[in-house]
Amino acid sequence: MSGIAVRAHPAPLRIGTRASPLALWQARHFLGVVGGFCPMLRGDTFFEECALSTAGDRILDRRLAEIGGKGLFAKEIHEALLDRRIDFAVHSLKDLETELPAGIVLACTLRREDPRDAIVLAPGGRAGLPGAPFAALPAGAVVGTSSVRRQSQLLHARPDLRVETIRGNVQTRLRRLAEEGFDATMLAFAGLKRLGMDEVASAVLDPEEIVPAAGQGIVGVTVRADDTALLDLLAAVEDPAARAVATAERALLAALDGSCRTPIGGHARILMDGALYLTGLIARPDGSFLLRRRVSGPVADAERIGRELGAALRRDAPADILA
Ligand SMILES: NCc1[nH]cc(CCC(=O)O)c1CC(=O)O
Repeated sequence: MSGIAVRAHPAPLRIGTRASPLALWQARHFLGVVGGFCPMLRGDTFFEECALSTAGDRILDRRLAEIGGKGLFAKEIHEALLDRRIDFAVHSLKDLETELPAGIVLACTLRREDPRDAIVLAPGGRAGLPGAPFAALPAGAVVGTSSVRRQSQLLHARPDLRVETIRGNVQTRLRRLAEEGFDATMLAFAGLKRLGMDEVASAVLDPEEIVPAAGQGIVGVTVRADDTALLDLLAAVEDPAARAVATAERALLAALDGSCRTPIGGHARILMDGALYLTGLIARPDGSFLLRRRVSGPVADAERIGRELGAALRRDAPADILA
């Protein structure tokens, strides 16, 4: 049914992504999911890839927080959608702002890949500190990350560590790790897995202790809000569990309304009894304050659970954090 609807769309359908290897992998993975759902949409006949360079990819010498934050990975892609240069876009959900531009909607979320953060040690590095939080990391280690969320959790647990900025896509960061004197870096395990590099991870961290970014490990697809043919198709390939956890995590993030300088984490999972269990984190970038709180409730209330946990964290965080 949806396959027929989508055939009425002018062909080929143009799929937009960032120009990174991970983004291209995710776009092809998405096409595989669509093809599995609707065999007539398999192959290249109906789709054309359009890799777009975003400000977040081009500006690599500064922290995201300094150059304007998360929207930077998606702005050019939203513009291409609204200008009809592409028909839909495949994103890492964690790089997609919670409030999308008018006329663009999150049409589907795919099944979540592993949402955890991982520690990658530089080749030939020193041994870790047994028993310590982040036990893989040696005493005084220099950790390369440009994420204030990762930085705050590292420094809170291990004040002996030093955090330095490192940017670029996953491959670039792994190369720079070896070349530039870092002892370790922290990356999304999902990205490593998708690129077939999960064996470089020395440790994978419990997401209820070291809280990942909202949406980490989930691929999200955006379309123009009035494109009913594509909305129908994408609703059919949606993973409802990924939608529920993404809704809770993104509602938490939106309620905190932090700048990208505010360390915020959110991680939801669905328990065996069907309840949604949400962990939220807010911290000061230097790790001198860190608040983590957990709540659960019915999956159908994902949005409200996220909003309320966000409001509670906001109430209990010191004023300077969300100033
Ligand atoms: N911020 C960059 C980014 N966006 C998505 C991923 C990994 C894949 C994912 O979380 O879906 C990464 C790399 C990282 O954080 O290490």
